[in-house]
Amino acid sequence: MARSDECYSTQLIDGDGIFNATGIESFIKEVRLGECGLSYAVVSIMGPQSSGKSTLLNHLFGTNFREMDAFRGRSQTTKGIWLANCAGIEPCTLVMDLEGTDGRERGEDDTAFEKQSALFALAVSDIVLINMWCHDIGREQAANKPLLKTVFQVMMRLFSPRKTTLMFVIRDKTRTPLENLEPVLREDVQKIWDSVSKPHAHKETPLNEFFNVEVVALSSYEEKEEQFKEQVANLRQRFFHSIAPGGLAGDRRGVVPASGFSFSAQQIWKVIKENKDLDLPAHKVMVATVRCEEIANEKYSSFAANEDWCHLEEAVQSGLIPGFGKKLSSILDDFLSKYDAEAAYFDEGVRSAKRKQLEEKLLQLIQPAFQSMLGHLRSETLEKFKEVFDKALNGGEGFSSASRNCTQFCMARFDEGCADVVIEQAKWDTSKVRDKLHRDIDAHITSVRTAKLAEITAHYEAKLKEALSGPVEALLDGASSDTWPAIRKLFRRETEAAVSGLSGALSGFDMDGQSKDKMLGSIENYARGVVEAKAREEAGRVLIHMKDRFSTLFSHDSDSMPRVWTGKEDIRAITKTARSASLKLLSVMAVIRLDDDDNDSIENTLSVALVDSANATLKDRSATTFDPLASSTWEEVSPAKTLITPVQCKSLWRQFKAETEYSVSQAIAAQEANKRSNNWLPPPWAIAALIVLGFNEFMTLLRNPLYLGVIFVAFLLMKALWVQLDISGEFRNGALPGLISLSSKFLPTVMNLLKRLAEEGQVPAANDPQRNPALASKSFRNGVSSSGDTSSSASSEVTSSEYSSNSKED
Ligand SMILES: Nc1nc2c(ncn2[C@@H]2O[C@H](COP(=O)(O)OP(=O)(O)OP(=O)(O)O)[C@@H](O)[C@H]2O)c(=O)[nH]1
Repeated sequence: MARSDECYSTQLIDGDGIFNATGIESFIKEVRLGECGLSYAVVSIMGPQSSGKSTLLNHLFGTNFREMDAFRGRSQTTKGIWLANCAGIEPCTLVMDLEGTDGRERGEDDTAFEKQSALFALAVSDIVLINMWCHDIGREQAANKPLLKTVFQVMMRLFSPRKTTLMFVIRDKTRTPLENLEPVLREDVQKIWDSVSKPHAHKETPLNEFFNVEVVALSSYEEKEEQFKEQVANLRQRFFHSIAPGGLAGDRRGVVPASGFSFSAQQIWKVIKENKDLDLPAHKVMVATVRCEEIANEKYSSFAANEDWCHLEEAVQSGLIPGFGKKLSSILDDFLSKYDAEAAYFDEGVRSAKRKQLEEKLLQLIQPAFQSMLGHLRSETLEKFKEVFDKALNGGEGFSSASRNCTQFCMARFDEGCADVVIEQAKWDTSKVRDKLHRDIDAHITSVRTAKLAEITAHYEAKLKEALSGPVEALLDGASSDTWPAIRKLFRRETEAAVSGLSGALSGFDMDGQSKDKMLGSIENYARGVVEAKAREEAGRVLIHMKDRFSTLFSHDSDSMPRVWTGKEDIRAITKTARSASLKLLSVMAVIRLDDDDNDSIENTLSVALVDSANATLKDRSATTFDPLASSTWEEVSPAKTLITPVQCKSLWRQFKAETEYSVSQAIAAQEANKRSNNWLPPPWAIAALIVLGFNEFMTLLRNPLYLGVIFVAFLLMKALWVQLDISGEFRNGALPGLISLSSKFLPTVMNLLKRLAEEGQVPAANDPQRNPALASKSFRNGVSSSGDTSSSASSEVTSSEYSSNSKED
């Protein structure tokens, strides 16, 4: 590429028709043509070889095209097509110097370089200078005739030709004024136009529809150089603002933006070389498509590598970025604006389509970052919701109001965050993420609500259990006619308190009536369950309770003092009282009587069946064959409320009686022994007879000092024995009565033991408390003669557990 001062030139197409793409690229960069948009003009010159074309251009536009050396003769100088920029003319004007047209070297067919370059010049240029000798005007054999013919012919190969300015530059003008020359020239041109065969559509089309014809005449450069230069300077003025309305340039219909010039020229030359017709509008669209795409791709790549964007893309991984949407929108805007600026002069349809594509691609690139931001925003808002919701609940706000307020607050916060994240150009829908957040919040509310309700329910259940369990146990333990009314009262009071408490606690939950009633109903059922479970538990130990009660009443007097069997007590009556109290306990524990209408005659039935029938004579008993306890259900009580079935009552009673019988017999034995010990002195007549009959022996003893000594020693021994027994507290009525009492108490016991041991020896039932008094005495917890023992308890528990399982089966 040649350069002189501000002027650059390059060979656009060489003599062999090869397009110099590299050369033109660097030429365009040098002259900064890309920045010109549509503000540039292309001027080309055609004409016979060595007709001073290069000389004219160099003078007219300040270019540096090679000129023929005047001393070398008239031979071809310019090969192919050369391109240069014009220094000092506004707008930027590109000048093309074409190879001469009448050279002997070229042929005449369509592929002839002459025709191809003429067509190229017409397609690319706004102004075409036709250089011609003055003496050729009006001449039949003028050198410019074939050239003009060529121009008009190739013109037809443009589908919709642009209106180009054809400026005829008459060289070496003679003295004939231009006013005279011009009509002749125009006539010549018209004749040539008429003679050219045209397509049907343009048969009648006048010449001026395709061309602005201008004519200028210049003096000879060689002979009148000064005049030539002056005229050229004048002519130069006409090229200023050539593209303005009314300027020298044509209609510029096919003009492409300056940044597309290189590509456009290359494509046009390619089409011409392939000997195809040129559709300039389509070409314009094609150039726009390619160039806009190039610009868009370039913008996309530079956006992807943009430092600000890369920084945002990286930062978005770690969390929310304040002002994300604005920052990204501004970067996007910047790149799209750059695209707009560069593609501004290309076909609008193509430009917009490519802009849209670029925008879509850019948005596609940034969408993951946007989605990440939304994800961060969603999870951050959810966390915030959990925090404020927790705070509100802990602060005592009602559940429903807290959930409503916190949801509103957090959704508003999310919307605000969305506005900060949203990218202006994208208009992406955030409603799905919003809905997801709403769903997450709702799910959290539901789970917290479930947990809270469970917590409240558990709290009231625990309270109920504590309030009912112990008192019910105590009430059942002291079973009496008032037990179940008292339990009912307790149950009602505690249930009502729990229901009212729970109802108050639920008021903050905005529950529908049905759910609330269900929960209140379930707490009521729970309370009932606690009472029933406790009753079942106590009923499982009814035998122990019965024995406890029997023992308490049997072994203690009305002042709760341990009873001493002196012999005055009515053991039968005491036993009867203690048994009927135990029977009462059994009847109380037999069924659950939690409802007001739970009235039954179980106590009566039990009394009749178990006590009265036992007291009845054998005859009475045989008279009635019906046993009211021979049933597994109580007639007037539903099985669900049954704790001990009639048949179980019977069996329990039998066991109870058997296990308490020994205590009674022990009491009777103790009473008998006591009675005997209180009557140790012989009758008074025996004492009188003893004194009268034994008076002499008594006196003999008193008079004999040896006997007296023996008696004294015996007295001392007796006295010592007395003191010893007095210390042990066993007897306080003197040594003799003590000894007698001792013997009267121990002897029967020792005799009994010996007798029973003898029986045991015959029947091997060492572990049977019924047969083994020693064990039996142990088996009776809190019994009169011995204290409770684990084996007896175990026995009772076994019985109880057997019974319990029976109860459950019921
Ligand atoms: N008679 C005459 N000769 C001129 C004029 N201008 C230039 N010349 C001479 O014509 C010769 C050819 O000049 P160029 O400017 O090289 O002509 P060209 O048309 O560019 O030649 P090619 O590029 O080979 O077609 C030179 O010797 C010039 O001195 C002119 O106005 N009148």
